[in-house]
Amino acid sequence: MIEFRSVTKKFPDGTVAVDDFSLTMPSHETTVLVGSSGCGKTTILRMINRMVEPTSGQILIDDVDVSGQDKVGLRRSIGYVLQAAGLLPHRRVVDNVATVPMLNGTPKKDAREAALGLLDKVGLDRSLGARYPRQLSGGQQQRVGVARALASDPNILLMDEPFGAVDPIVRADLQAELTRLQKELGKTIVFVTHDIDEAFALADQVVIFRKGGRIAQQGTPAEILANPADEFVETFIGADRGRRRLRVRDSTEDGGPAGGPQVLVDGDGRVAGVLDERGPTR
Ligand SMILES: Nc1ncnc2c1ncn2[C@@H]1O[C@H](COP(=O)(O)OP(=O)(O)OP(=O)(O)O)[C@@H](O)[C@H]1O
Repeated sequence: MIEFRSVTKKFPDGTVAVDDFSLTMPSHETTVLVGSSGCGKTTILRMINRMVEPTSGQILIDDVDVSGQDKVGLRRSIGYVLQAAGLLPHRRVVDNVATVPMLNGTPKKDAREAALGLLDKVGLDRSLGARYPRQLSGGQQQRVGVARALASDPNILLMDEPFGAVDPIVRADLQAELTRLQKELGKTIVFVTHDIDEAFALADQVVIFRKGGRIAQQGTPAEILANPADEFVETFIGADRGRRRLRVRDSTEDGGPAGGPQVLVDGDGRVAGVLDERGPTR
């Protein structure tokens, strides 16, 4: 798991991007950080792999402080997916995916073979491996970005607005693909987005930030939807606009046995989560 303990980041120009931030991101789960521009989400993400160093506080991965770890080794051991996919334009797709394993000493032939397998995994035809990134659509490039991040088989995947630049239909496809992959792989994913619907679609844990980088609420999608902490969260999740009239759909409505899990659905019939019998916690 990843743990932030009272982390503050003040940039040299005096900007405090993150102020006394504490959070646990559990192993094998997807934590989605969501909030308006400038609230410090990217800075938080980049402190996990030491692309940004905190001014104070600690970040631990499985109880080990990252500040004592070799930066290069740490970065290569953590997958990172960016909005623009961040692919190397002059290298073929297959070589983009194979880059990190090769840097880690995997022979080229093996790394390429594994890269082709990863293209399968993210739903791309192997023949696209021979192309250059500019010869792919935006959605395909994002899939390559995900394949590349998975190439060194990291336990942790950091994803910074990875699907922000593609159209809504492709975006929904990519979200579904990530959900499928995550079921299979069980990585610890930290995902940054502006889009609350994307957050609810992907997250085990959602962390909503208010302006200034403070946590407004954290919890499962169902907990937040059922019990928004305050007016800010209500507005942010659209509850005030009637988009989120939630109701419990009993398992028997789906033809399931009586007494199965109760599913929470919104006004459009979209599944928002499963009702926890222990009740919402904050
Ligand atoms: N290198 C830097 N020097 C000074 N200020 C910075 C630097 N990087 C980020 N900031 C500032 O820190 C704050 C948080 O930035 P950050 O990129 O973490 O926000 P964000 O929530 O990810 O925003 P967005 O959603 O727009 O990407 C912003 O006010 C930003 O201007």
